[in-house]
Amino acid sequence: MAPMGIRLSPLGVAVFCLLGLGVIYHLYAGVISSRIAAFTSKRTVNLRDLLALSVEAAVQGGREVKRVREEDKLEEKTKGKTKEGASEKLTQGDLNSHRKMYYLIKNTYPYVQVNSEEHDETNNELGVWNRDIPADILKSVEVGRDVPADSITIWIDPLDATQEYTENLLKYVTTMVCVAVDGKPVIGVIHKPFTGYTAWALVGHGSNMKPRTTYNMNPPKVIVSRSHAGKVKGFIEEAFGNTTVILPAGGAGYKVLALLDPLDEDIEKADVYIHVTFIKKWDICAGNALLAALGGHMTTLKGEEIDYSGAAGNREGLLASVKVDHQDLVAKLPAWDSSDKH
Ligand SMILES: Nc1ncnc2c1ncn2[C@@H]1O[C@H](COP(=O)(O)O)[C@@H](OP(=O)(O)O)[C@H]1O
Ligand SMILES: [Mg+2]
Ligand SMILES: [Mg+2]
Ligand SMILES: [Mg+2]
Repeated sequence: MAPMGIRLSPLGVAVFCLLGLGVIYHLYAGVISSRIAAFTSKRTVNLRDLLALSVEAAVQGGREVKRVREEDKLEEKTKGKTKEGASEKLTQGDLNSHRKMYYLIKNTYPYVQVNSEEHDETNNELGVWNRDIPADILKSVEVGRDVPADSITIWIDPLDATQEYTENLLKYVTTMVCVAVDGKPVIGVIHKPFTGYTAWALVGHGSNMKPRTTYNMNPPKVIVSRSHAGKVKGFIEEAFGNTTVILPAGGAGYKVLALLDPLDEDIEKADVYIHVTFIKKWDICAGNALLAALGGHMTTLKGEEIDYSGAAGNREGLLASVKVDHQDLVAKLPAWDSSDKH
């Protein structure tokens, strides 16, 4: 009740309150934002948890990839063309898998950066991770390191080898998750939906994969892209000679598995993986993490490490190997200039 008969207008009171809040915000904005920043930067994520979640996401996405193929509901579209003019395909397998994988991770860790090859903001999935850690991970990784949430970038490829998926060449198809910390690949998961095979690694802790006992370098058997090859044949022959065996195969995930010793008999064996055209970080990060965990390397064709933060593109080519002198391989390659080739 206002004294002495003065009537307060509700609008006036509201305006007064808003002005008051504005003054308080102006005076304390710095304090408020630094408190929020302190709160978010204190968040950490455990890498063993993130490895188990990555495996679960790859498996759940893989189920969608398999189901769409079995029900023959690909609804194939094209997203555009690569710089070399190849059609970039998109199917319901890519999209359904993206929704499962992306939201499983995002619903569990909403404050972590997740970069997927595909996008679909309209159909959120409600799935949350059940926090189960598979026995083989518990056995290899006793305690996972906690890392600040804002140092993490997750790359997901909901369906690698979409081209081959549309051609029913299913052994090449994988789903992949990669976790980079400060731009370095530390967790890699490559899952094969049609055989149920899953390869995982946490750098510095372990992996369910191992390299083969021997690799031939005189000359090496080189695995390359079958649908985005560019001028890779001439490049390899210049490096290792005209008798080099070149093995064309689909999928960047598949080609990394071909360098290792997988129990899955559906995977061929190669000594080196080379790619000369443009490629994105969701295609290569998981393979890079697996190789790094096993003492191998995935670098640009100049032998430089790839930074898995920031923009998605890598236009410097790829050289992947394990158990051999990687810099020795780099030295054998012809001079590389991405600008004059692509
Ligand atoms: N020149 C290029 N431009 C864009 N993407 C490329 C590319 N070369 C390869 N890729 C992508 O890298 C993955 C492996 O390619 P490849 O089978 O030719 O080795 C595929 O991923 P997706 O199937 O996830 O799109 C493919 O689209
Ligand atoms: Mg694609
Ligand atoms: Mg891919
Ligand atoms: Mg893909």
